[in-house]
Amino acid sequence: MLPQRTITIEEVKKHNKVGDLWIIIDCKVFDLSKFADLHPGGPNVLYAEGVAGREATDTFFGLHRHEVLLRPQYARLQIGIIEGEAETVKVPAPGSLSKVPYAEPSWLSEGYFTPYYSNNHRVFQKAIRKFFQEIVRPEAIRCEENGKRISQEVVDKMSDVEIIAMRLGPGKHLKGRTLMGGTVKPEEFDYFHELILNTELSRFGTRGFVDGMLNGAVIGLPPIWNYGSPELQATIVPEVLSGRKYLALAITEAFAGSDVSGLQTTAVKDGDHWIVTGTKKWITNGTFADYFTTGCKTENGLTVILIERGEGVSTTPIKTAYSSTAGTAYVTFDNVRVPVGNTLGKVGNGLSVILSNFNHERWMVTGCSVGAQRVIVEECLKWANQRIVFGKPLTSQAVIRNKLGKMITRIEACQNWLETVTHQMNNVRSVSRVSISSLISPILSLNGNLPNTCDHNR
Ligand code: HEM
Repeated sequence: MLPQRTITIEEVKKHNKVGDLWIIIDCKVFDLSKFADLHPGGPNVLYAEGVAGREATDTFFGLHRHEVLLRPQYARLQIGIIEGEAETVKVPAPGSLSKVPYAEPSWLSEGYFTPYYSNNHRVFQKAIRKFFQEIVRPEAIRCEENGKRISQEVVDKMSDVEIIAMRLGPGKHLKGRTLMGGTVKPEEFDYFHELILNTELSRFGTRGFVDGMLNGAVIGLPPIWNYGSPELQATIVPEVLSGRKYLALAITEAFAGSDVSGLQTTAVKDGDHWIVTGTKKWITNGTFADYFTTGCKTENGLTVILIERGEGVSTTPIKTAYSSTAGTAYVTFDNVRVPVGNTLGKVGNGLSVILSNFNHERWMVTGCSVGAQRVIVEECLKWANQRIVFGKPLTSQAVIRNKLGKMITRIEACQNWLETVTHQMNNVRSVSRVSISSLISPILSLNGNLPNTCDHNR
C-alpha cells in the first residue's frame, strides 16, 4: 500500500454529508462519498450522527468482519490515517498461527505436548501455510468467485515445491524430489506431513477450489501406480506430478453413485483395444482433465481403464452447489478406442482397484474437513466476541457458549481420532497405498463420523 497521508480528526469532521462523506475506522480514514449509495447496508446508516465524519470503529466492528476492509474494492476507499495514531487490528503475518482458541490443533497451541509431531513437522507446517497464504489463497478466492479452473501459473508454482507429489502421500514417488524447498527429506516425509498438507489447504474457506486444486490426481493416480503397467506409469506419473497433465477419477454415474458395482459404462474388447461407451457424472476436475481413470463394466465384472481425452471423449460442466472452479463434469465416452495396455489391474478385478483407492481418499477428506472446521470455529469465536447484542457480546449468551462448546468438542474428538489413525498408517508394514487397507475399519468409522461442525443441532 502507498504511504498514507495523515489527517486530523477536525478535518474528518467537515466531511459529514451526502456527496462528501469520510469516516474513521481503527485510525484509518475512508472516503465513502461515492460508495455510500452502493453500501450493502444502505446509505442512511453511514450518514447517521456519530458515524458521518466521525470515529466509527466500534459501530463498524459490531456489524462487519475485519476482512471486509481488506477486500481490494474497499481497501482502496482508504485515503489516509489519523495523525499520531496506529492501527490496533492487525492482519496476521503470512504463515503465522492464529491466537484464537481452538483455531489451531493442540499440537500447534502453546503449552501443549504431542506424541506424534516432530520439530520437522512444525517447520513444514509453517512453510506450507506461508506458501498457501501467499501463492494459492489469492488464486483460490479469485477462482471460487469467477468459477475458472486453477491457472497453470499457480500449478507450476505448486509443482516447483512438489505439492502435487506430496498430496499423494509418502512413498517411492517422492524419491529424488526437493520437497518444499528441502524442508523435509523424501524418505522422512510421512503421513503426518501429508495430514498437515490436507488440513492447511482447506483453510482458505473455498470448498470448490480445494477440489479444483487437482484433487482428481490425488484420487485418480494411485490406481495407475499400483496397478498400471511399467510403461504406463513411466509416461503418466511424471506428467501428472509435474502438473503438465491433469487426471480425473471417473467412477460415478447417474445410474450408480455409491453402488459402484452397478456401473453401466461398458468396455468391449476389439483386438488390442477396448471400445468404451457410457457416461460418467460428478467427475471432479473432469472439465479440464487429460486422462480419466475409468470404472467400466466388462464381460466378467468390472475393470478399471485409463482413458485419454481424444476422439469420442467429451465433457460438459455440471452446475453444483459449490464453485465450478472444481471442474465438475458430465463425461461422455462414445465408442472410444483405448489400448488394452491401459488396463489397470486384472480384467474383472476392477472393484478391488476402486475400493483400494477409497481408504486413502477417505482419510484425506477427513483431514481437509478438520482443517476447514478449525476455520469455522475461529470465525464463530471471533464473531461471537465481536458482535454486540442486548448490550453485550454474543459470547455472554449461554445458548451461544453451548453451541460453541459442542462444536469444539466435536472437532477435538475428530482431530484426536484422526491422529491416532495417522499414527497407525505410519506404522503399518509398508507405506504403499495398498497396505493402509488393513486400516479400513478405523478409517471408515472416522470418515463416517466426521462431525459437521456447522450443524449445531446434532
Ligand atoms: C469502509 C466502510 C464500510 C464498508 C467497506 C462496508 C461494507 C459493507 C459490506 C461489504 C457489507 C455486507 C456484509 C459484509 O460483507 O459484512 C456491509 C453491511 C452492512 N454495513 Fe457496512 N461498510 C462500511 C461501513 C459501515 C458503517 C460505518 C456502518 C454503520 C453505521 C455500516 C453498517 C452496515 C450494516 C447495517 C450492514 C448490514 C449488516 C447485515 O446485513 O447484517 N457499514 N457493509
